[in-house]
Amino acid sequence: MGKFHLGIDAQALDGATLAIVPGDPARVERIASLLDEPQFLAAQREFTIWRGKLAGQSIIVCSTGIGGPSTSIAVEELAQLGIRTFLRIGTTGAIQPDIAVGSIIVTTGSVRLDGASQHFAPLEFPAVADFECTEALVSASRALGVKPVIGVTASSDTFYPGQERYDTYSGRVVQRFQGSLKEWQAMGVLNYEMESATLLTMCASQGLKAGCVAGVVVNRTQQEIPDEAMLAQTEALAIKVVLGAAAELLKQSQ
Ligand SMILES: O=P(O)(O)O[C@H]1O[C@H](CO)[C@@H](O)[C@H]1O
Ligand SMILES: O=c1cc[nH]c(=O)[nH]1
Repeated sequence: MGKFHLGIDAQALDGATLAIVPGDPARVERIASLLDEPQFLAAQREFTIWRGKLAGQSIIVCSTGIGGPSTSIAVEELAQLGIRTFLRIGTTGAIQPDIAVGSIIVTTGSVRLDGASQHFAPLEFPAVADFECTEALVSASRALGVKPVIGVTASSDTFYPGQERYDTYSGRVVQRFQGSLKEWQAMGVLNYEMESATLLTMCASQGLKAGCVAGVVVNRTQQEIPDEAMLAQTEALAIKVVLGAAAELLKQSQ
C-alpha cells in the first residue's frame, strides 16, 4: 500500500504517524533540513518525501502538489501507510484588506470550492480542522511572537477563475465566480488557497486529524504578484510555525 504514487512502503515511515504536507515539492527539503536525521525517501511526480525526527519521533514531510486531486492521493496513500495527523503548510492570498503580507493564517474551516472533497463527503459536510491541530498551530505561532489570523479560508480548485482573477489570457471569469471575492470578504473569509478543502474534508470525515497554516504572500485587495524576498521570509516563518505545532502534538501523544 502507498506504493502507487508515493513510492514508499510502511517500513519507510519508521513508525511516523504525523506528516507535514506542503504543496510545493521544493519546500519539503527546506522543512526536512530543520529536523534531526533528515532522510530523503522518494520523489515521484509532485510527491517529494523526506523523513526526519522531531521531539525524538519520526515524522514525514510530503508534498501534495497543487490542488485537491493530487492532495487526495497523498493523503490517502499516507493514511494507508499509517499517518493519522496531517499539518498543511502553504502560501496564500489574503482577501481582507487589513491582513498584511507576511501574516500567518491558521484555518479553522474551509469553503469547499474544490471538487475532490465531494468524492469523500457531500457538500453539507464541513471542511473543518481538527481542534487540537488548530490549537497547536495557534500556540506555536504565539510562541514565535506572532499573532496569527484565525478563521475561514476559501479553498479553490483553480488559482485564476476560482479566486476571481481577471489578469488572465481571456480576462473572463465564469459567472459563478463573478463577485465571489467580495462576497467571501463580506462573510469574513480570510484568504484563498487550493488544498485545505480537500485535506480537511477527507480527514474530518475519516477519523484523521488535520490542521492548516499558511503564510500570506499577497493581499488581493492590494497586489497580485508576490515580492520574492517577502515570499521566502513568509514561507520560512510558516515553516517554523508548523514545526512548533508538530513538536507540540508529538509531545502530547507521548
Ligand atoms: O504554497 P502551496 O502550499 O503550494 O499553496 C498555495 O500555492 C499554490 C498556488 O500558487 C497552491 O497550492 C496554493 O494552495
Ligand atoms: O493568491 C494566492 C496566493 C497563493 N496561493 C493561492 O492559492 N492564492
